Amino acid sequence: MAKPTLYDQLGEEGIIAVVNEFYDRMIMDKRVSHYFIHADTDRLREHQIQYFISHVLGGPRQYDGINLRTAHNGLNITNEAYEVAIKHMNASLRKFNVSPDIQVKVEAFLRGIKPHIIKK
Ligand code: HEM
Repeated sequence: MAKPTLYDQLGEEGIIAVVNEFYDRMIMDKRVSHYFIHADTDRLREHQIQYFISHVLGGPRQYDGINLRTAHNGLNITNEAYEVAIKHMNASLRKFNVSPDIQVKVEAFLRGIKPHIIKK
C-alpha cells in the first residue's frame, strides 16, 4: 500500500483549521501584522490553504496562484519574521493535536521554501 501522505493524515478540514489558525495568529502578532496591511486577506487565506494542501501535504487540490517568489517579492520579509511564522505554524498544529512527526515534516518543508520568501 502507498504510504499515506500528510494530507491523508490531517484531512482537508484539519488543514483548513490549521491554516486559519496560523493566519489569525499572524495578523494579530504585532511583529508581523504590518506585512498584511495591504494584502487581500480573503484571497491570501484561500491561496495559502490551496498551497498547503497541494504542495506541503501532497493532497489533490491544484494551486493556481502565482509562485511564491513572485508573491512575496518586495515585501521585505526578514529572517526573523519567517521564524515568527514557523513558531505560529507549530503552535497551530499543536492546537489541533497534530502529531509531532507531522509537525517536524511541516517545519522542514517551511525551512525548504524559506529562501523563496525572505528578502535577499
Ligand atoms: C510560511 C510559508 C508561506 C507560504 C506557504 C505563503 C504562501 C503565500 C501565497 C501562496 C501567497 C499568494 C497569495 C495570492 O496569490 O494572493 C502569499 C502572499 C503573501 N504572503 Fe505569504 N506565505 C508564507 C509566508 C509568509 C510570511 C512569513 C509572510 C509575512 C511575514 C507572508 C506575507 C504574505 C503577504 C503580505 C502576501 C500578499 C501579497 C499581496 O497581496 O500582494 N507570507 N503567501
